[in-house]
Amino acid sequence: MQQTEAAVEISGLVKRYGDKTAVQGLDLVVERGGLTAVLGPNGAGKTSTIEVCEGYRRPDGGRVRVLGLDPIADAPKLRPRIGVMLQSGGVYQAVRAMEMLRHVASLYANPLNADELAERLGLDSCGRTPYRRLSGGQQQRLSLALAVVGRPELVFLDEPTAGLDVQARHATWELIEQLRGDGVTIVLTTHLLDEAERLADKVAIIDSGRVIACDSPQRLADTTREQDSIRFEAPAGLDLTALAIAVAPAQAAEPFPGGYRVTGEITPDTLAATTAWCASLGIMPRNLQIEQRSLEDVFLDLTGRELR
Ligand SMILES: Nc1ncnc2c1ncn2[C@@H]1O[C@H](COP(=O)(O)OP(=O)(O)OP(=O)(O)O)[C@@H](O)[C@H]1O
Repeated sequence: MQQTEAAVEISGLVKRYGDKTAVQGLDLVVERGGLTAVLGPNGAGKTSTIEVCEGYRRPDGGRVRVLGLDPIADAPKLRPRIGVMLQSGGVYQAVRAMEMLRHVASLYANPLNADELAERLGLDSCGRTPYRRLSGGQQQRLSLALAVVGRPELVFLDEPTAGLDVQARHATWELIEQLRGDGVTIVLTTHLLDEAERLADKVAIIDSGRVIACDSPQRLADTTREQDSIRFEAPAGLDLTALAIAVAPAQAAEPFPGGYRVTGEITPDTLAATTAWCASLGIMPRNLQIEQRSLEDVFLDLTGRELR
């Protein structure tokens, strides 16, 4: 059967809790394959949106289709095809880690090898430990393993690396990259921009219950390319007008004595003009740096807020 529909199609989604409207007319399409990172400040509506897609919450308005199906009405058909990693819970407290993983694997037709998966995620040493006695990071890695062991077509991961140590975070990233390489569609919420920059093919930025930007990390950063800058240090009080003429159409400034900044669309010619101007004065610029806009700058521009 050819599958042409998008992995996730959300249009005009509304989700309310009492008087509070957490999601207000949210539109998002996630194509099949690749990883979409959903970013947004606290309380933006990310988890509410994802939980509607997972069938855990009923929408108050709008339309949501996951693999072409209604997450609530078609749950029996959808559940075997998607993997869900919740921020917490969803696991029986007294069951040993490996028993749980092998049990869940046995429910699927073509599961991953549970022992290999546990080893990859560093869970092999705590396989006999009941869930409630696992550390927070181990519980999180087990939740990830449970979400992916059935070889789902689509996985929802809610902050999969929050609170993990560096080693566990890298193991998690490698597993996610492998899943993506295997053609699994991944939707991931995160507060970590480096995670989004490293993993995402597409980033959806959500603020106040709406998607305010959605594109590849590179294209999002490029939309504000005119804000890139070259910074360098040189003797204070050089002729800024001459520097501005040399680097035009970029602008030149000396925000503090001896600290120079060329701002605008920074091209190879702008850089060459800057260093040629220094050379014409017989000056060696110190600490010369090209600063490109990161996803973090874009996020700050769009939402006016830091991620946390
Ligand atoms: N069960 C609930 N009852 C009442 N209000 C809720 C409930 N769940 C979420 N909210 C509120 O809805 C808004 C959106 O919450 P949501 O958890 O979807 O945001 P989020 O973007 O995932 O936030 P975070 O980054 O903090 O996880 C918040 O103001 C939150 O307080």
